[in-house]
Amino acid sequence: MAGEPVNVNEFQELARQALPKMYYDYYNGGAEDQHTLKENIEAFRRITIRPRILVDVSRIDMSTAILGYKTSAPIMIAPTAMHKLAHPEGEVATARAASASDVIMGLSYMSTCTLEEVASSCDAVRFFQIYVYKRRDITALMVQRAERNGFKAVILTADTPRLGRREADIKNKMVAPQLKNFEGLISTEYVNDNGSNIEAFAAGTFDASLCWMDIAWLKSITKLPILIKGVLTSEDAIKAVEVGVAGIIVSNHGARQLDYAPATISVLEEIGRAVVYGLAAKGEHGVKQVIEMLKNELELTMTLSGCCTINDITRSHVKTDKEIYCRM
Ligand SMILES: Cc1cc2nc3c(=O)[nH]c(=O)nc-3n(C[C@H](O)[C@H](O)[C@H](O)COP(=O)(O)O)c2cc1C
Ligand SMILES: CCCCCCC(=O)C(=O)O
Repeated sequence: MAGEPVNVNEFQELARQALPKMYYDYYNGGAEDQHTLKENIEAFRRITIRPRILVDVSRIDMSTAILGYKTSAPIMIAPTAMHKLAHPEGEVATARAASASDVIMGLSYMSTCTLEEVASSCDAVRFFQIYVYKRRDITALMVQRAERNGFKAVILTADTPRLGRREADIKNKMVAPQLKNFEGLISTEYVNDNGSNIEAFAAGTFDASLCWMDIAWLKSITKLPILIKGVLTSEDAIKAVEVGVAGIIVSNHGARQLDYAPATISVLEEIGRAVVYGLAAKGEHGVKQVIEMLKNELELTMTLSGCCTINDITRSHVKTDKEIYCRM
């Protein structure tokens, strides 16, 4: 490649050249046939831009708020595991980038830097993503550490009762290092000779019995607002409204979990509508919530990545879909 990289595809190629194959494949791959991975890209390609002209764009402000925290654009850094496999500074460097760009960072439960290191590295607004372990005491401890260290929300990733079947990881016998957050609590260096070690680790450690009832448990161990990540259907979006979480993240986990799940962007509208109806169905209070949003916030805040709070989703649909508003 001649000169500096100018787009993400070129950065990806540099990463492919620089990283050990096992790690590149881990970052790059989707589950099974990687059908959803291709669809994630194709579905975005199918969305075209409808340009309007002769509009004053000399000063552009894309800032909005997620859970009340200001962000320079409706973009959040998604929680992704083990940044030190790619760079020695790991998640601390990512947090500094979030701070410099004035966007919110989601820190993965499976980070290679500790949450304390990330918290003390800069002033980025941070949300803490969790997996629920069979050892709930460990998960509770992690959530409490996050709360003590100034994280502003908990993101419960709900699409991973087991890790997706990632064929490259199976072939490479992908192994994780010992993650410092869990030192003295649990070993993450799971090694056997039979396929993906991280898949085996997740199967042994993640609580596959987790269900909607457990949101009450999560609420009981933290005062932080809770976001549920991995919603792909309107039914689940409505359940999320019913259990009273602060937001949902519409996501197929970068196509790394269930192959042949829909592309995230293709279900965002259906889910937005469901949330509006779900809130309305909560009765007068829900309807009032939607109307307040309409009065106060007329800007479109739905994020393109599919990451929205319930407020954001509702606002964007109230603004763009008059029919929904009238029917309420
Ligand atoms: C290398 C890699 C690691 C990831 N690790 C996590 C993780 O630890 N926790 C999590 O909730 N999601 C994880 N994800 C998923 C991302 O948070 C995010 O959902 C995905 O990259 C973007 O797809 P989406 O728009 O469908 O959400 C990971 C994704 C990648 C590519
Ligand atoms: C170290 C064990 C598993 C990490 C899983 C992280 C993740 O969510 C991913 O998509 O990969």
